[in-house]
Amino acid sequence: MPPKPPSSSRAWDALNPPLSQWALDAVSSMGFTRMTPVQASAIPLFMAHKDVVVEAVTGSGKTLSFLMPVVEKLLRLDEPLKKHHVGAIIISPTRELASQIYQVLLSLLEFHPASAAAIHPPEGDAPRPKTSSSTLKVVPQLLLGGTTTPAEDLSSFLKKSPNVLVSTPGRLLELLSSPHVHCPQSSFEMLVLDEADRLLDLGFKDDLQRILRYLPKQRRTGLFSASISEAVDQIVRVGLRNPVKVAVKVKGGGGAEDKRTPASLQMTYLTTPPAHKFSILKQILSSVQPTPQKSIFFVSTCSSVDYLAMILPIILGDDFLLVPLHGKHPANVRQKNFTRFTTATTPSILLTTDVASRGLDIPSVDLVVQIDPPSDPKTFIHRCGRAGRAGRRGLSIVLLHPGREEEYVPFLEVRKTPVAPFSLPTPSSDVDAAVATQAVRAVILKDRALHDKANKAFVSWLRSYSKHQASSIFRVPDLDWEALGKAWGLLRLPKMPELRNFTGDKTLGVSNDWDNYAYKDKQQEKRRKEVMQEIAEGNKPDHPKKRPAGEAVAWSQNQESREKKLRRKESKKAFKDKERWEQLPEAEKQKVRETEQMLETIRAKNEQERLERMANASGKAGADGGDDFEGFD
Ligand SMILES: Nc1ncnc2c1ncn2[C@@H]1O[C@H](COP(=O)(O)OP(=O)(O)OP(=O)(O)O)[C@@H](O)[C@H]1O
Repeated sequence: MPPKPPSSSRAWDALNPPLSQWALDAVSSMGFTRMTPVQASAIPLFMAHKDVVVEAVTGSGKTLSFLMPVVEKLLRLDEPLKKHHVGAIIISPTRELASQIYQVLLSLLEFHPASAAAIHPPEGDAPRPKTSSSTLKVVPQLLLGGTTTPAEDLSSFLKKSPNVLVSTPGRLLELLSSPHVHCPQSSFEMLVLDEADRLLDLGFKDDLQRILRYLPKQRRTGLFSASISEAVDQIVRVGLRNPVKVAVKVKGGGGAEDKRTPASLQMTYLTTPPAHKFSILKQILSSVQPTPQKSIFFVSTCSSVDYLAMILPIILGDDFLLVPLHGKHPANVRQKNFTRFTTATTPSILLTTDVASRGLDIPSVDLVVQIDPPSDPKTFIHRCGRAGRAGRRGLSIVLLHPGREEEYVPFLEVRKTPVAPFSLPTPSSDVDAAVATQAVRAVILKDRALHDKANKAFVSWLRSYSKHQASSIFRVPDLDWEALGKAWGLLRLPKMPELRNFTGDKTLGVSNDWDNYAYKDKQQEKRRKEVMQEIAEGNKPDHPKKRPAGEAVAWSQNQESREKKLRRKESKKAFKDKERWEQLPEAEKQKVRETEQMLETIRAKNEQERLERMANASGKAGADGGDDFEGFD
């Protein structure tokens, strides 16, 4: 490990090799008077042709630690990269994080005139700034699943010839498999894995291995994360050569051990009776002073987000804007909701899963509440680290049930992430919890669909609970079912194998007229009544999905109108595409035809490989099938 630089050597102009003048201007304009410790250690090493493995606490400036060397390196080549040759690739596990890295890169390149000119070509007749083809510049491209098609990515690559790619793994793989995209030994400089331990997890293993096959072995590789030491065994898989490890820890102070979380972040836990699981959130929000402007609430599953987005406003009132975000939202909803949260000017809460646990830099987040502790312990510091970034004050609270779950506190201590008790001015009360339950139930009783949603969320939450890696602390048999059912506002406990031996009150004290408990949606209600009728007549009702087309009225009608809408949309798009197509010169048309053909081959190949992978994996899938725990893309 290199010695920690003294703070005097953290001046940007003290770096060796030195930064270019435009880069010094950039950091000074951004208001960064000196480097953070991780930047002072990692930038010179990565620039000096070393492979690096960098671990530093959340919010400590790792992004510039790799962007600066990437950019400086490409701008110091002897000659510009050839057309369609890539010089550097940055991979991140989520779309939101890839977009953020891309935005930081763009803002850096604004200070480099040739790159800025290439990124923003003048519109119409405006004069082009004088840069020749021999001018070195950095042109980045962002690749994300969901927002563009692989064909659009390739076409934009061919048109703009970017030399840096910022991407999530899946989309990158699609682009790299095109024969038009080159990463040759002679010009490929750097590969960066941000949140590297996550990218080295099993879920990304195959994609990553396939990506590496497209890259030259002789390259510089940088791994960055706040929890990279969790992945030491896997690092070898990325083919690093004598990597230098940079580890920046936070001094515990007063003789205490070093910590793995920022000094400006207050790390706490709150022991919460299961029945108070959600009602306590109101008390937390009103006890934190000043009122948190931006908070992030983490839960374990997508269904929980969907359900809680509905019931938390009932409990919290309307002082806070609640914005849901999870990986199963369509790409446009995900983007819209994320922007709604980041741009909100009133107190707001992002209700989310682990899709938002890593890397996101929203400086004004002052409070993080982990309503459900994470299944994977290494996620803990990343979730907390959405607050208290870059020296700002932040507060993190994890909710724990009394009893065995409190063993999570010494468990965290051992992992150098100590948490102190969070104290409320007045203890949480059973009365408040009961009032919250009644208010939620009153809403659920108005529409049976909400009851279905509640059940789905509860079951998915339980499944995720049963998969905690710290399984001796989070144990399903220890759960207090009745209290939890009430906290979730359930009208009865769902049928679950875990409840087979449960002898308590499954009705949760609710007497409901289940036969007349109706769906608000008329078609759905009609279908329910048909099923009831069939049961009354002694017939076993068919599952709607298994019925012959045409019989399942509600579903098929929905389907038909969806298809109609899709056809209308497609024909509109086809009309516009045709217009554009006719205006293209023949040579361009030929290029597009070739590209389409090639994409088709790649798609078929990828699909084949995907099917093979699925066939190989199906034997191992086991209990994970059909779950809605948050994944990354
Ligand atoms: N030298 C600097 N001085 C002051 N602020 C900085 C400096 N470098 C970066 N920052 C700011 O610090 C914040 C956190 O930076 P960044 O997102 O790179 O952290 P990170 O270490 O990658 O965090 P995470 O582990 O959560 O991904 C950003 O808002 C960034 O603008």
